Amino acid sequence: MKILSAAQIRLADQYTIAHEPISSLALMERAATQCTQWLTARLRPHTPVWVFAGTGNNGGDGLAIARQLHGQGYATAVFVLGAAKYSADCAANLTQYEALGLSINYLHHISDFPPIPPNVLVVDALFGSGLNRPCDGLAAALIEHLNASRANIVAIDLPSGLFCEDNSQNIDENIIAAGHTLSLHLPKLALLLPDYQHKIGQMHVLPIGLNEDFIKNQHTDYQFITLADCAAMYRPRQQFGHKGTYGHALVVAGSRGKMGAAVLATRASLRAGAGLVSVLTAECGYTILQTTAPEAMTLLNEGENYLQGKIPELTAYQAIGVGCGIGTETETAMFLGEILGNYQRPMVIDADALNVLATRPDWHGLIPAQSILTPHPKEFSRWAGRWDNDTHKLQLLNDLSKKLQCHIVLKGAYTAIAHPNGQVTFNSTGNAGMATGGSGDTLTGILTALLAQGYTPETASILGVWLHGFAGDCAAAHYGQEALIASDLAEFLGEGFKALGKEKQQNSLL
Ligand SMILES: NC(=O)C1=CN([C@@H]2O[C@H](COP(=O)(O)OP(=O)(O)OC[C@H]3O[C@@H](n4cnc5c(N)ncnc54)[C@H](OP(=O)(O)O)[C@@H]3O)[C@@H](O)[C@H]2O)[C@@H](O)CC1
Ligand SMILES: [K+]
Repeated sequence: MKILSAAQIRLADQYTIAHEPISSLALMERAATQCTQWLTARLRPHTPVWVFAGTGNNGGDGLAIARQLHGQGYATAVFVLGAAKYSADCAANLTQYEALGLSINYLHHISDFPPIPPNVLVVDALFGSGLNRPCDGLAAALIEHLNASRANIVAIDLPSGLFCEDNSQNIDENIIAAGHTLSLHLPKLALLLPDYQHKIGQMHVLPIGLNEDFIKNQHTDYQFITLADCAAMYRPRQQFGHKGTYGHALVVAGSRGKMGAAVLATRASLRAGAGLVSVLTAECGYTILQTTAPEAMTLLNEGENYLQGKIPELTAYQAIGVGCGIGTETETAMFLGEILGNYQRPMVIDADALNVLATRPDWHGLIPAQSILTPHPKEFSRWAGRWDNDTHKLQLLNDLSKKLQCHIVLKGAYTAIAHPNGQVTFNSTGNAGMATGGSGDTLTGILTALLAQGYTPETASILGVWLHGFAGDCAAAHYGQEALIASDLAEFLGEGFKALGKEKQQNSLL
């Protein structure tokens, strides 16, 4: 799914109106209907709904929602920013609301703001994608007033005051803090970045029937990856496939006290479909690996507690995943350098391998092009330095990806994957339960297995991150987010592959 800019969304709106064809007022009604349906599926029957509407089409959406909710028996109240001029569709909705004999409260001064009881649901329809400057004056005061209430806030399209893309110059207090944001048709870039998560709450993308052909032809550097996107990339097992068909993955992981990382990565590689998995670990991990991952072959290393010394022959492996729990001892760093110097295919580089490499820029040239690096923000900062805000961070991510010619998976909510061609993919799966030790080791195992199976590094990075999050969502549904532990992720990977298979089959029915 594409992530378009505010300007492109406006064009998609216009194109849909002209080519469907549909009147702009009917398109607004369609958008409002989607929001109303989302709300009524969750609202308690007696919850009053107070809609705060602005002067443009976001306000028009809010007014149409209020009218529709009133029609379904909900107690609604409408408050509109007083202005000399309203957009045509907003004005039409003001008229329609009043035509039902309902009154509209116009807000001209702070003294007009109503006290907000905690039991009401506030619908924020002040500003959407048409915001053209940071909020100030009466609008900013109203936003602060709403934020200070204890009411639940549902934002239509965007939390009012938040720009679609760049918020680096925005003022935090003057942005609505919503519990839920209903993004119309497509997600917006700002909704996927951590800086403003306290303003967005949970994001939900509601389809409103914008013209898909037009969207398909728009250029954007940002994608939001969905089940349908991943199903198109997924290659089901072949009937006549054998273990050689699906590649041999090598997991280089573990040291004394961190052998769990090797176990998690290895088990994830096995569950993610590699034909064969070998694990190269320190001597002290031999029995552990043979016991916990009997399907994998364990290679011996001369290091008792951590990897060191001579590296094995690497040509047999279609992919290598290196770094989970290896530590940063000098001998291990040298061992890592040997691996990098002797392996030319794209590999997966994680955790301690990233930490070692962050301190050795002279080795960056050894990283095979198209490799996948999987830092969490702290690891990324060791490579890229500090960032001022998320816009700056995205820039640094792109710069590093281009410089190394590697795919960089910046882990977090809506994990961002920067590709060397300048594209950034945001993931749609996963949950806060996955913020637990070992979750990253599992991802490394998955990515290594996908590379071994012959997926391109770009596809492997996207599919692997999606599968990891999907498994996390299944595990959270089963155990609850707090109780989720990293070993659960591998156990639920099969659900992800099944979902991909089902989606793919549905799309290819004869
Ligand atoms: N995409 C789609 O397909 C569809 C989109 N739809 C909806 O349309 C929304 C976009 O509508 P929009 O373009 O009318 O802009 P919107 O966000 O209502 O605000 C613009 C108004 O606010 C004003 N203004 C701006 N900044 C300000 C500030 N800081 N402080 C004060 N005022 C400020 C600006 O006036 P100005 O003062 O600049 O003259 C203007 O009047 C979109 O988010 C979605 O909800 C659906 O209806 C149907 C399908
Ligand atoms: K809004």
